[in-house]
Order: sequence, then C-alpha cells, then structure tokens
Amino acid sequence: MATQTKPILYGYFRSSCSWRVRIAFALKGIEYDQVPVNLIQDGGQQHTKQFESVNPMKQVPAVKIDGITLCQSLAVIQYIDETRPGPRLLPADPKTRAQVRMISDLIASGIQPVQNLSVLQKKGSEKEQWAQHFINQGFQALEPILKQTAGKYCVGDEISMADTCLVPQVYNAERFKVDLEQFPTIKRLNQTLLEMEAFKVSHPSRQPDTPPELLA
Ligand SMILES: N[C@@H](CCC(=O)N[C@@H](CS)C(=O)NCC(=O)O)C(=O)O
Repeated sequence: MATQTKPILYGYFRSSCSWRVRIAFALKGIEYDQVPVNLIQDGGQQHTKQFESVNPMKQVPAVKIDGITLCQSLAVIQYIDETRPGPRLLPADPKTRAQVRMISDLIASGIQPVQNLSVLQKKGSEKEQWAQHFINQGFQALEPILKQTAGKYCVGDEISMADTCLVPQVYNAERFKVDLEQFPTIKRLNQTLLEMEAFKVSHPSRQPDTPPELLA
C-alpha cells in the first residue's frame, strides 16, 4: 500500500523509458524525487557499482517506491496504476487492456531495445542508420495497428500505458530522422498527446538534469 514517502526515480532526461514513467507519474498526479543517472558522462553512470546495486541491468529507469525497488518501466507503470488513484492506465475491459499491452510491448520490446544506447555504441559510425532502420521498421507495423485501435489516443478515447510508450518513441524517431510523414496516425497521436500537461512537464527538455542548452 502507498506510504507517505515520495517515490524516487533514477532516470536520465533523454531516456525514453524514463520518460514513460515520468508521464505516468504526472498523469496520476504523483510527486516524486529524481536522481539523475547520466548515461553518457564518465563512460555512463549506469555502470557504477552504486547504480548496479539499484538495477543490476544497468539501465534506467529504476524506481524506489513503497519500500521496494522496481526496474522495467512497464512494471513500474502497472504497479502505480494498481496502487494509485487517477486515470486508469490499463483499462478494465480485457480486449482494450490487451490492445494497450500489445502496443506497449511492440514499442518496449520490439523497437526500443534495438536502438538502445548500448546497442548503438556497438554500431559505431553506423549507429544513426541502424536506429533509423529499426524504428522505421517498427513504425511500419505500429501504424496499421494504431489505425485500428486509436480514437483520440492510442486505444480509443482514454489515455493509457500505450500513450506513455508512444510519445517517447516518436521523440527517439525524430532524433534519428525517421520520416514521420509516412505514419499519419502516429504523427496525429503524438501531436495530440504532446498538448497534454502530463507530457509537457515530463518532457526531456524540462528535467532537473536537462543540459542548459536543451532546456525549453
Ligand atoms: N525494458 C527496460 C529498458 C530500459 C532501457 O533500455 N533503458 C535505457 C535508456 S531508455 C538505458 O538505460 N540504456 C543504458 C545503456 O544502454 O547503457 C525498461 O522498459 O525500463
């Protein structure tokens, strides 16, 4: 059950997986503290012994909440959905819930891992082309699925975990110069969601560890 202590998010301003959790916290109106883990500086602070004791996967996000430490952004989001009031991020209806999980997993398991920092670091000068290729390939599948499921948001007209995954992935797509004109549904949903306060306050350009030159 919820305690008085604020959750602590170990994250990085530009990490799409951290942004998913920041969106969920904002949608639920949960106050939290942030501990920045700079994925680039000094060879990556995710590799320190200190952080390894928080998340042995050496990835962000990790969250300390209610006396436990959780990693894996979707597990965190589902935990806060199950324990906190506010908009349901996993709908009650089994069919729409399955669609929310399908879209979230498509992004979180099918797209983001192949363009993760540790993968791109192995690709050297090929990294931009590699990331662009796999995000593009993932979006080719995501677009027709979203065309079927979307209303105002990814699944119907209720905000959900799928939306917390979509916007950060589009942010990565833009970084790697994926042509979003090919994906009108993804583009429309992204624009709609970015208008929402929860997506604005959690944006990479507005975090405590955002470098001054990138602050919005
Ligand atoms: N499945 C994990 C993935 C976490 C992940 O890949 N995090 C990235 C940032 S978005 C990371 O920490 N990368 C560090 C690295 O590749 O060294 C989740 O959803 O939380």
